[in-house]
Amino acid sequence: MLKKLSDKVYYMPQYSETDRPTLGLICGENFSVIVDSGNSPAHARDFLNLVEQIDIAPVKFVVITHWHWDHIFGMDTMKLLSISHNQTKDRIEYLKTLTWDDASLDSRVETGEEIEFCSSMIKLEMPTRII
Ligand SMILES: O=c1ccn([C@@H]2O[C@H](COP(=O)(O)O)[C@@H](O)[C@H]2O)c(=O)[nH]1
Repeated sequence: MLKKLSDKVYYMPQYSETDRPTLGLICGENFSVIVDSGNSPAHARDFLNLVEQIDIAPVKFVVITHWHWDHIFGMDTMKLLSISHNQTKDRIEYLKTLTWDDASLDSRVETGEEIEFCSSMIKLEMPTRII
């Protein structure tokens, strides 16, 4: 169930066990906008399923607040035009060059590029993953 903040603003609360952040929905007269795409395809689908249950103008965009994995790994699944700051876009482009299998995550934790918390949450949220 989506939580309703006002007639125009809804959200799905965060779920800390697998580091799923809050996702938002802002509903306009002509179109609606999602805020952040979720930390996995499953997270994005769960949110989209809830959005489909309410009577709102069609969702046209997803606004990405920042580049952290937990806000962007649902982007492909949402299949929406995305809006972000240029620096966020650049960072996402870099993340797309990385591999996300367990060994690659472990290696980036070892070098300090990734933090252990993110690595373990990615493994928990997406035991098998194609990102
Ligand atoms: O280096 C980092 C540090 C944190 N994260 C992720 O960000 C969240 C906390 O910040 P949010 O503003 O809620 O994204 C944390 O749970 C990590 O998943 C990161 O990706 N990289």
